[in-house]
Amino acid sequence: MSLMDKIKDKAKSVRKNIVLPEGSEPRTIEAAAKIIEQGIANVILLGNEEEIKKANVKNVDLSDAVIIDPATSPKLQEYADMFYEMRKKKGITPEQALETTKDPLYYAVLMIKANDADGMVSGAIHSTGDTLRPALQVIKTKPGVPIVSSCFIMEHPDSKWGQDGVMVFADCAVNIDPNAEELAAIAVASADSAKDLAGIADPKIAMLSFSTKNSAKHEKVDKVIEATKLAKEMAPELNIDGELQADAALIEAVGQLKSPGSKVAGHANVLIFPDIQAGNIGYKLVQRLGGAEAIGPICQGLARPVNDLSRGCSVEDIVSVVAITAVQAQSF
Ligand SMILES: CC(C)(COP(=O)(O)OP(=O)(O)OC[C@H]1O[C@@H](n2cnc3c(N)ncnc32)[C@H](O)[C@@H]1OP(=O)(O)O)[C@@H](O)C(=O)NCCC(=O)NCCS
Ligand SMILES: CC(=O)OP(=O)(O)O
Repeated sequence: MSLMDKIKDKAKSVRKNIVLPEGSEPRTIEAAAKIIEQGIANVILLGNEEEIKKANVKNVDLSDAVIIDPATSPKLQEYADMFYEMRKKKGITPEQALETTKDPLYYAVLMIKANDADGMVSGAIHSTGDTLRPALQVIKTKPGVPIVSSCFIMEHPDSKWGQDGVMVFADCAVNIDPNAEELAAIAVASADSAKDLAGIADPKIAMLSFSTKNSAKHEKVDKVIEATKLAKEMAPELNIDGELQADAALIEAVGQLKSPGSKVAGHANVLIFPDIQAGNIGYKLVQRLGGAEAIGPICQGLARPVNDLSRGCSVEDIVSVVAITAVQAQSF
């Protein structure tokens, strides 16, 4: 059974309410119908019913989806009041709060905040920034977690990589240029995602760089060295090594040559990229040239589950991310 099939089975057993704010987007409509048909989650589609019909997706049965138009919803004022209370210190007026709440992305996170939904998935037509900003403002970070970050579960057809082809890559989508403390927090959060979502029992975390163990000297290398030290202090029980080049992280012979005795080098199953440029380019190359399935970006550290999609996502990608969101919702 593939990892995604296991995650879908878990989602079916908890049957959470997942809100999809891009309700009139054709791939989202098709995914909603599949999610309902397969019993992966209950679906709330946001949008105007006429626009959803106009999207003209043939042969989909949305009779069991809840469809809500934020602009005319009886809950609009209640959510707007909640948003105003949360954001008035930032200078917004009640009128601005009402207008913002009509935006489906804000309405969706306010539904979660009000316990009217368990999680949200968006990003098929919105950028990551537009998808995550409402969640960062309304849902916020879990207590004790310094930052929200993201990871991808990468499922490669060749089982020699990671654990039976499964690896975790981070942060490829949220934090643009994390400092050493933030990079350490991303590594620790990614180890949790590896265990809880990707089924990687023994995460081996490589802190990636263009240098292995001081082979190059640069402030960008120093950041990764410092992040490795901090991550080890934050989670001494984890197997973390750095700084490592990608070949040292993945290939046993190179790893043992460049970082002799390391338990991670040559066996890494969690790759922590030094910044979003490396991470976003890296995951897309492994996906498109390497033929891996890229599931995510999955948010780590939010107080309730909200997940993004790549705008290049397929219907099946949306189904997968909804299943992951439902499984994450189980632990809140
Ligand atoms: C995620 C992102 C949009 C947040 O930045 P932003 O929109 O400029 O948001 P701001 O800095 O104005 O912050 C908005 C709120 O989110 C909080 N926030 C921002 N980043 C955060 C993080 N990583 N963790 C926790 N909170 C965060 C801020 O503290 C702020 O809270 P407040 O308004 O209650 O004070 C930004 O980091 C970003 O654009 N990342 C790259 C996304 C991207 O293009 N990815 C590539 C494709 S996947
Ligand atoms: C994760 C990501 O890169 O998203 P997009 O392709 O939508 O920019």
